[in-house]
Formats: sequence, structure tokens, C-alpha cells
Amino acid sequence: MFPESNSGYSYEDCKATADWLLAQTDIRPAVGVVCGSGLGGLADMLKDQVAFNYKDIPNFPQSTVHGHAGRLVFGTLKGRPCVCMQGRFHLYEGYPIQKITLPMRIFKLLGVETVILTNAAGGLNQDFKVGDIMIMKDHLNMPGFAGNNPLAGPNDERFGVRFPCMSDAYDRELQQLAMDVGQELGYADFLKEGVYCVLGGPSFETIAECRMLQKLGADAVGMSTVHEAIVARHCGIRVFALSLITNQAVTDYDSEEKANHEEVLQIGKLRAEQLERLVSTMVTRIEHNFA
Ligand SMILES: O=P(O)(O)O[C@@H]1C[C@H](O)[C@@H](CO)O1
Ligand code: HPA
Repeated sequence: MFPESNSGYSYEDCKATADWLLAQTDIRPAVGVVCGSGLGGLADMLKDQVAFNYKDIPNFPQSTVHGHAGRLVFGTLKGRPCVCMQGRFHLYEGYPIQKITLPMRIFKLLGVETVILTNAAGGLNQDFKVGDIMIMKDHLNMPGFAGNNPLAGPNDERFGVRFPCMSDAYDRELQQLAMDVGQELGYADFLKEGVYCVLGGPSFETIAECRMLQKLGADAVGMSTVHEAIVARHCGIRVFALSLITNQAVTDYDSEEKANHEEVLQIGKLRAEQLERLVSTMVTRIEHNFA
């Protein structure tokens, strides 16, 4: 456990932030989207936008990573009310794990029922290619193995139970929907599914680490998403997550390849249009009680 990191936000703090946002906009989002590195264009799909810089939102942390704009955008996607984080928070930015996941609880208090989490990740599965989109079917939570779990610390039952189940973390219906939509859109060649492993970052993995992760059953490796998924599930939000494979993890000592953030952002731009179409089509088909 990391007691010093238990300076998370209380239910009342989260409620104050959600109420502040609800007072600024009439949009009542049922879907929340989190944009991964270089995937901020997803927010631009929203119509009738009402956007807030993170620095202006009470209690919100700030984005410090290139490729994460730091804006919370409300709007509609083909008539469906949504909220989109154009930029997320990562452990390696130095925030306690409870702070990087705070937006999920605010989403809950805004009325969000489903989150779509996106990330850029390194491919470990030898069948994956750069540019593939991996539907997350499960995760390996490496910081969690060491006790760094966003739910560590006092549990507030108003959010969820002390010991939430994670064997159903990633909604299977939504995975199937993504597959179906991907097929219809002609994405079958680059649509995969697999297990995402989160590490703390910010250093990319060594060759030995990548080989170990492959043996553990990970198909992709990254530095985010899992913490958000845990907090979202804890408070009863349905979770769908996908990884854009932006680079192949290096597993060979003869390889000349070196992972780098610029390449990650560049691959995001190349797949932006298809990702936007996949996500927006999914949103129009997710069943909610839209007012
Ligand atoms: O926010 P995501 O998980 O998409 O960002 C990935 C992990 C690191 O933040 C960064 C490395 O390039 O991209
Ligand atoms: N490792 C960890 N995080 C990443 C990678 C990677 O290879 N690519 C994009 N995010």
C-alpha cells in the first residue's frame, strides 16, 4: 500500500466537481470517452461542443503529456450525449493513483453509464502489426500486484463495494458489438482482441521485460487504462476498451527498433479516422435510457 497516496478525493469533492460541470452545460452524457495518446481527435467528433480546460475544473489534475490536450468536451455524437476526456492522467506524471482515476467517479456522478477507454500500446503478440486495433478482453495490472491499486485505502460504499469483481471488467456485449461494427466497416484485417498489461512507465520496456510479459499472456503493453477500468467498474459503469498498436515491443537483441513517443503519436494520426468511425458507430448502437 502507498498510504501517502490515499489523498484521493472524497465523495463530496467528486460531487462538487460533477455539480459544477452540470451547472455549466445542459448535456447529460450517458457515454464517456477517454482519448489515449495521439487519439484526441476522437473528441472532435462531438457536435454542439461545450469544452472545459482541465485547469478550470475544480479538483481536476492537469495533463502534462504531449498528445494529451487537457480538455473535457461535452457534446453529442449522432444525437447521443457524450463527454470526452481529451487527455488522460498517468501514474508516471507523479499523480497518486486515486487522482488519475478521479474522472471515472465524476463521470458516474454526471450520469455516465458506459465508458470507452482508448490507449496507445506496444504490441507483444507476434501476430499483431503496427496500426492494429486491439479490443481489450482482459488486463494484467502490474502496479496492482505491488499494492498500487486505485481502490486501496478507505472504501466509500456510495461508489461501490470493498471487493469488486474484475472477471467481468470488460463488457462482453460491447466487445462483440465492436467486432460486429468493425466487420461492417471493413476493418477485419486490423481488428484484433487481446490482453493489455499496464506498467507504471514512463520508461519503455526492456527486451527481457517484453519477453516476460509475452510469457505471462499479455498481447499488448501500455501505461494506462487499467486503473480507470477498475474505478469505473467499482462504481458500476460498463467498460469497453481498445488499444491502438503503435509499435511492436522489442523482443530481439538484434533488433534496431526503439520505442518512442513521437512514433506513438504519428500512428495515432494514421488510424484516427477509422478509430473515430468505430467509436462513433458503437455509440449510436449502445442501448441507454437517453432522455
Ligand atoms: O494514454 P496512453 O496509454 O494512450 O499513452 C501511452 C502510454 C504513454 O503515456 C505514452 C507512450 O508513448 O502513450
Ligand atoms: N510500451 C508502453 N506503453 C506504450 C508503448 C509501449 O511499447 N507504446 C505506446 N504506449
